[in-house]
Amino acid sequence: MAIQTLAVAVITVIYFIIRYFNRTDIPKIKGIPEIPGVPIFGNLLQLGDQHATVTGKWAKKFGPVFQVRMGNKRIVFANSFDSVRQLWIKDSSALISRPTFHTFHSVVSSSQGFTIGTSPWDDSCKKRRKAAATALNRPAVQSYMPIIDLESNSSIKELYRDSQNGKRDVNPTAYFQRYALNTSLTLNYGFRIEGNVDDTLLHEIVDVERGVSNFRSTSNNWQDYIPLLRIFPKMNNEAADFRGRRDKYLTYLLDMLKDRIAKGTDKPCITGNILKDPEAKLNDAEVKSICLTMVSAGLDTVPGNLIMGIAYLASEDGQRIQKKAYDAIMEVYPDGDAWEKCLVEEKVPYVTALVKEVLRFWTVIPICLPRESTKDTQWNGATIPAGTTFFMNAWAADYDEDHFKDADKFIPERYLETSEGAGTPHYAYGAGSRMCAGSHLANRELFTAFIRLITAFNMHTAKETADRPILNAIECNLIPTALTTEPKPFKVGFSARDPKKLEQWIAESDERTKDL
Ligand code: HEM
Repeated sequence: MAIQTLAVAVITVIYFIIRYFNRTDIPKIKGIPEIPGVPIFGNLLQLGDQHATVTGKWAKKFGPVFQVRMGNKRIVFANSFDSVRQLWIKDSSALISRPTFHTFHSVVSSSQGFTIGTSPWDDSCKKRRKAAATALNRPAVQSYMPIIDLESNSSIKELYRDSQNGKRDVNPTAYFQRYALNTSLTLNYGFRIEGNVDDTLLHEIVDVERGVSNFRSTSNNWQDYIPLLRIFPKMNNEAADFRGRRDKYLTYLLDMLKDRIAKGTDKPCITGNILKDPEAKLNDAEVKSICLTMVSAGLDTVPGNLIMGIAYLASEDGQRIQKKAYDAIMEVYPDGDAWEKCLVEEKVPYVTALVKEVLRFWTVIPICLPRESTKDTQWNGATIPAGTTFFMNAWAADYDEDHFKDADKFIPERYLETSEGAGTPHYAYGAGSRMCAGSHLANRELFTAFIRLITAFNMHTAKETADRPILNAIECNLIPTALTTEPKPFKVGFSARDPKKLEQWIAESDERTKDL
């Protein structure tokens, strides 16, 4: 009897423990399909390290919108082009906030605060987003084109030198990391890394921002969903280590700007403008948040798109696209002034379409930055309560066959036709109220770089088979659980189309940008 009583007591305690740890922040939502899972973990084990492809498959069985449980968090996943349009764009005021997560918000961000893209919606976030959006709007971006002239020229000049005119295959990654980072650093601090692609500060910022971004990933940090796991200190220690390294260069950059302002030697820049504006309504923490956003936002995304675009152009099928793009550029600029004109206008529709297709095909944030609803919202007659977390499977939506014909093929021409090109072209920049605030800048960086690369080089596959890239958007990723795709290393051949002309364009850019 005593044993029986003890057994019943133990079972009862286990039952209540499981029930306790099995609770979710939001109760099951009626009317939205729920993916069957297991106690405590919910669907984490099934999702594994392949969230985009696994949820993409579930969508075929359960419909485009369903709920999953990741530990104690209930999440509504949208996986098709139309469902994202309905929830993120038509109902954009409801999905205006961002959820907070233990690792990123409590550990990594305790010193410099949150970026704009990780901030819940409140007055401070509204002010910071407005300041960033103003500094990154179309006319503002046009005034930054001299910086893009300088940085694209520097990277292509070094690629030309290092590739020994096609004799040596080169990994293009660091050249375009410096392109994106220097553009953001100059805009934000009036400072650029002068060193070459092996520069120590460049590598430190790239490594740390990459590490920090993985703590933001929705698939990398189980302790965000299962509080019990937080008792293991390993993840917290790693996160704190990255925080310390990041504090060092952020403090160095901001102090250098303050020092230059004090001496009157600063160059015009976003943070300088805020610091010098007596009317600016941003406090120190908010200035730091803007700096953090500017340093990190374009650093993985712009290079990821550029180098995978280069990888495709250099492939067998890419030769056809390179030729088409080159002919289209020559038709508009027969006198060879595309190199300069791409700074002031965007008049080669085929290259604009190429940029959009690169953004769609590689959707480098496959599971878009998460959202939290601030009001009840509707899907198919069901009410999803305020406070629910939403994940957009941007990769699945951008590969939705109901919206994109031959979605798994790389076809820039799709954006020359109005049916697929009309409205939102893709969800690489997210959508709705918290869509990417840097998309004009990113588009100009991508367009300029592609015009210059295509006029400068014939890009071809690497001589060694082992150096050739994987082109599939999911399989090319070195770390499947990363927030932003980190392409596996590869090399490409760069042969100058006309070395004399290229050297002339480089010299002209050098001259135009010598005082920057
Ligand atoms: C190809 C390059 C880029 C891609 C693919 C990209 C993608 C994204 C995505 C997917 C989001 C989340 C949007 C959403 O929740 O709907 C985002 C947010 C954001 N991006 Fe970008 N981004 C890029 C470049 C940049 C650059 C260069 C900047 C600025 C220097 C920037 C600034 C921001 C900011 C401030 C946010 C946060 C918006 C908010 O939460 O209100 N991005 N980006």
